Amino acid sequence: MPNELAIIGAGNMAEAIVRGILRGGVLAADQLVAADISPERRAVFADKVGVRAVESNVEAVAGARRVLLAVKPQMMKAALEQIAPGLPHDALLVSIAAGISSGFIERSLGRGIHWRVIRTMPNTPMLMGHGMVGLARGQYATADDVADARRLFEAAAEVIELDEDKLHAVTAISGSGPAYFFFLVEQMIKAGVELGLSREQAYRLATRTAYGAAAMMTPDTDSPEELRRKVTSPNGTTHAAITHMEQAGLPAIVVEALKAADRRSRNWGCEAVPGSCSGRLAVFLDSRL
Ligand SMILES: NC(=O)C1=CN([C@@H]2O[C@H](COP(=O)(O)OP(=O)(O)OC[C@H]3O[C@@H](n4cnc5c(N)ncnc54)[C@H](OP(=O)(O)O)[C@@H]3O)[C@@H](O)[C@H]2O)C=CC1
Ligand SMILES: O=C(O)[C@@H]1CCC=N1
Repeated sequence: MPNELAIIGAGNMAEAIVRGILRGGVLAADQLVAADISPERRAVFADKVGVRAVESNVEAVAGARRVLLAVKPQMMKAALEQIAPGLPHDALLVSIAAGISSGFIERSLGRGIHWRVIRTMPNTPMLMGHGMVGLARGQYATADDVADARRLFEAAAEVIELDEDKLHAVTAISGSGPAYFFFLVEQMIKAGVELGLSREQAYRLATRTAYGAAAMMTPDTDSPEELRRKVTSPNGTTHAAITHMEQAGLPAIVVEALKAADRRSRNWGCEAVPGSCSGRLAVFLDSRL
């Protein structure tokens, strides 16, 4: 079978994407190969996902039509150096790494080739078929490449295309976003226990409420503001809780937290890959390494 997709870094996010690809019938398992330095992750792909898993990145990209770059940002430079010599000149590169620019990937692969790169920011709800993906094209990627990359994600996610600079904001909102909701549910469980419920009761009440509330937020239903209004009786219990959150500064805290994630995405690439960006930020970060 042709090597339709080589995965470099068979971690959690790659697994979510590949499961979507297989579930949606976008590609068959024998058209994929995954490379990872971790024997445990190779075993997960081989035994649980059903995809051939190899240790060598070079072996994985041989003859590949597309390559999914799914290692952590700080491993990206090494991974690109490993695959560059044997990568087919017409392979489409699809990256999911936070903060790593398409330009850096193009330059690292080098060889005088105009590498076609699609940079994306997915999220873990792809595992459940409810992901959200931001996608941006590098300077040499074509509209066909965008459509091709979209297909890889659309079986398990909604995909929006944006300019590459907007991917930092996408990372702050939807890439990291699931963790914010999990964090809130963790605090609700703690509160339930403090209010006298058993942990099991609090867990069930908080997690099922989160699930139900999420299911109510579809494009066809009321806005989040309106949904909230319908729960909030004048001077009632919800009003008491939301008023406390507002007076304690939660709205500004959430906005500032997401701005911190955006900033981190912007400097993550520079820090993970010294020399990969220019300007004052790069000098500052390089001086700390
Ligand atoms: N997790 C998330 O919610 C999201 C993650 N992302 C991005 O996805 C990427 C992967 O994240 P995630 O799946 O969470 O990370 P994981 O650590 O789960 O997966 C990365 C995998 O790559 C392996 N690896 C490290 N170096 C190499 C190498 N040179 N060649 C091949 N494999 C290698 C790692 O092995 P070992 O552990 O032994 O180092 C690990 O198994 C990151 O760039 C992240 O920014 C994007 C959106 C959401
Ligand atoms: O925390 C991170 O850096 C990655 C990117 C988005 C979600 N996880």
